[in-house]
Amino acid sequence: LIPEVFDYVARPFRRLINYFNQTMEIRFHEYPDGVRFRRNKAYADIEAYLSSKCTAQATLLKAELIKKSRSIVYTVDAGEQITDSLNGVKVRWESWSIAPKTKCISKYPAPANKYYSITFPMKHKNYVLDQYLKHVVQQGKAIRSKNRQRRLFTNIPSENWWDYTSNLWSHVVFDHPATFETVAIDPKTKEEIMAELQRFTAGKDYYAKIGKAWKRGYLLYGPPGTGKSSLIAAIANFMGYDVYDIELTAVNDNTELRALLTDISSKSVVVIEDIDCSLDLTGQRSKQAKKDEDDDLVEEKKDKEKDDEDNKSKVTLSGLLNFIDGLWSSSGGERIIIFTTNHKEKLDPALIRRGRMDRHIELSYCKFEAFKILTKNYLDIDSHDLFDRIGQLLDEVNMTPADVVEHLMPKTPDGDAQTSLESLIQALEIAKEAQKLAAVKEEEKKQGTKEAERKKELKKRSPAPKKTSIKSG
Ligand SMILES: Nc1ncnc2c1ncn2[C@@H]1O[C@H](COP(=O)(O)OP(=O)(O)OP(=O)(O)O)[C@@H](O)[C@H]1O
Ligand SMILES: [Mg+2]
Repeated sequence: LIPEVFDYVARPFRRLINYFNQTMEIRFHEYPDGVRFRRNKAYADIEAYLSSKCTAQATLLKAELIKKSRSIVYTVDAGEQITDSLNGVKVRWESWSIAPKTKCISKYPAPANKYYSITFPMKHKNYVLDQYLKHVVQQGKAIRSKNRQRRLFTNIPSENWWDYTSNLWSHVVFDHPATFETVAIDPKTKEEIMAELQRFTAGKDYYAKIGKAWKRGYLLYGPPGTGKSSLIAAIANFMGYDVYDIELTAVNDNTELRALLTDISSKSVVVIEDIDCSLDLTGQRSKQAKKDEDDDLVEEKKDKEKDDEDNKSKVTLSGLLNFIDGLWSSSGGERIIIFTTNHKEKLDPALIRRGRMDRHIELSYCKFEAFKILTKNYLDIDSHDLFDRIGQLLDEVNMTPADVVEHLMPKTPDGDAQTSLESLIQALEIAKEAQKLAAVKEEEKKQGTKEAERKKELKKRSPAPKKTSIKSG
């Protein structure tokens, strides 16, 4: 009770002090109406903002381990003060906590009355209200979204009967360790992507200013094992977004697709992997559906086929494109959509035309630059005597980063960089031989077909023997 009395008694004094100092005070209560379930969002943002400032200033901090985000978060404990300034305007924040008023014992005791108060010179009232607080809330939001536990959603229904939260998407914790530091791609491309994404976070206002919809679309293409999925994870981690992985083959029709896409929250990366395999680009049914059909009993199918004709799996390219465009314009939320494919040339130009996908990123075989990033990550070395040889070999041989890292990982607990690199060289040399052999075979095959063609040509030219027919009469 004492803090409450103190607050009550102190109130007129504070008013007096504010009056004489020409200062103004604003309070942000955690539960503005004293109702447990209605938490003030601004309070949470301010808390996050102050926690980023507090470690340097406050003498009493509250530490908390945020679930699974693997980081300890410090907040200002009650009674502590923090000064902050923006563009020369100084403000003072204070954290307060007052015990709840209720005396009866309840199953749901009323929450402690906690609030942050900000005090600032009266003459800066407009600046603080219009700009400073906006800045605080924005920064706080960004910090909160970074700290929150992120999720990976898929549209394969959950098998857990207790997971009734959403019957469209099921989710697991998104905990992929890939970052822009760990993915080995062309450094220039990487920098460009990061700069773009940073601009993207700058937000709606910026995009409105330059007259563009607030969106980003990427097409990642390249052979298997070149880091497409890793790059997606890195982007999601960089942005602090959730990931929605759409398995198109599991979507029955455009209606279902629309339901799925409209159920995606803001701040998310929407991923459609292997777009060439999951969407039949003639605009009709998915290949998976066709394959399933072949596998099933043909007879049983036949009579059903007629009735099913109209409601068969019909995710069409145009449907997908419409929804994607709609997704951008309707919701206004921050979303990044990423398609991946192993065969860019197979894709319909409509899907990948510039403007729809902002950038096409090729992920390719491991070259020396990428290799250096991998050795830095896996072996923690920047240079080695064997690097020159490996650089040469990588120029001549196509090896995916996935295969390279296979060799970089130590095979035994006491394996060192030397052994790893030697093993890689060996593999590269074997691959080089194989590549040569394949080239020779290819050449032979070409010669063979040429020979066959020549023979065919000759055959055509020489007159065919006349057929004689005997008419019976
Ligand atoms: N560019 C890269 N940088 C770092 N690691 C990579 C890279 N490419 C591949 N790897 C490694 O290889 C593994 C497989 O890569 P990833 O799943 O990202 O390939 P992908 O391009 O998505 O392949 P797919 O087309 O088969 O889906 C990753 O777990 C990672 O360890
Ligand atoms: Mg992949």
